[in-house]
Amino acid sequence: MWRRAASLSPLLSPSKSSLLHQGLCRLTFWGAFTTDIMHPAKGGIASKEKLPFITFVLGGPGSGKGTQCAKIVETFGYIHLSAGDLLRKEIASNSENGKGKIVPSGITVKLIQKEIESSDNYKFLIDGFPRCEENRIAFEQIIGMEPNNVLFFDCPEDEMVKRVLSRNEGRVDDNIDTIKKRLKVFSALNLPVIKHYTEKGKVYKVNAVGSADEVFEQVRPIFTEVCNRISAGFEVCDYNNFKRFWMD
Ligand SMILES: Nc1ncnc2c1ncn2[C@@H]1O[C@H](COP(=O)(O)OP(=O)(O)O)[C@@H](O)[C@H]1O
Ligand SMILES: O=c1ccn([C@@H]2O[C@H](COP(=O)(O)OP(=O)(O)O)[C@@H](O)[C@H]2O)c(=O)[nH]1
Ligand SMILES: [Mg+2]
Repeated sequence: MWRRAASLSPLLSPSKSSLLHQGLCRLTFWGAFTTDIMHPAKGGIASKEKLPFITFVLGGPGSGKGTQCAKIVETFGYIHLSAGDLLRKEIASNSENGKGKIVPSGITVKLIQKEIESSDNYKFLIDGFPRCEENRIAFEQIIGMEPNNVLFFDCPEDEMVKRVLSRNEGRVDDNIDTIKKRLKVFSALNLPVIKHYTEKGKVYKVNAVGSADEVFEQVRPIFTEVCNRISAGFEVCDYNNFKRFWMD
């Protein structure tokens, strides 16, 4: 069963230099009461009809993030951004960013930002990111906001190992040695990020054991509730957040 730690209140990060700030400064007092942002400066995230509604999808390697994201896309019309896929594409394109070195957070965030800015949707699943505190902080500084919520697939290690070893996607990192390293990274670096958002009441924790359809039956009511809150106008624009953000 899934549970959410506390009520959700998407807080915009107070950092004034953020992209959103440049855009939102144009927000009129009246605009703060509506769910649609006035069309501010050209380009950038804030020039879209609405603020991006962002869900981080986290969990260990093989916990089922990609599989469940595909089902959420199909059922609820989100855009699925897999940070791992974006990085693999970079490496394949042999760009400066991907030549075998460990990509710094800022570059991963910019890959994600580019996808958000070029999409005509405003609901995004960011799959497999952030993977550490440094990732999380870079996202907040560059994008200028926190995620609206976080979906965490909780899966026992032996089940994750079994699934990754039978995942025949031709990935060079799907072997027993690398999976063990990735599991160590997950518990050392990813779990503190999940703890951070749990303390902010933003995490929906889902038991990832069971068939993909059984797991999705836990995911479905979460997104039904979230979609209801978005259409009620609460999630995309919370006046108090904007007032604090706008008046500071
Ligand atoms: N609930 C499940 N039960 C069994 N196998 C699953 C389940 N969910 C996903 N898989 C399979 O396990 C592998 C890893 O799933 P994936 O969605 O890629 O996980 P992640 O993106 O978290 O690494 C894939 O081969 C996928 O088909
Ligand atoms: O923001 C990210 C996302 C992924 N990765 C790297 O890309 C690999 C594959 O990530 P992906 O999410 O595709 O793996 P999965 O959890 O789906 O097996 C990870 O092990 C990381 O080493 C990274 O460095 N930063
Ligand atoms: Mg994946």
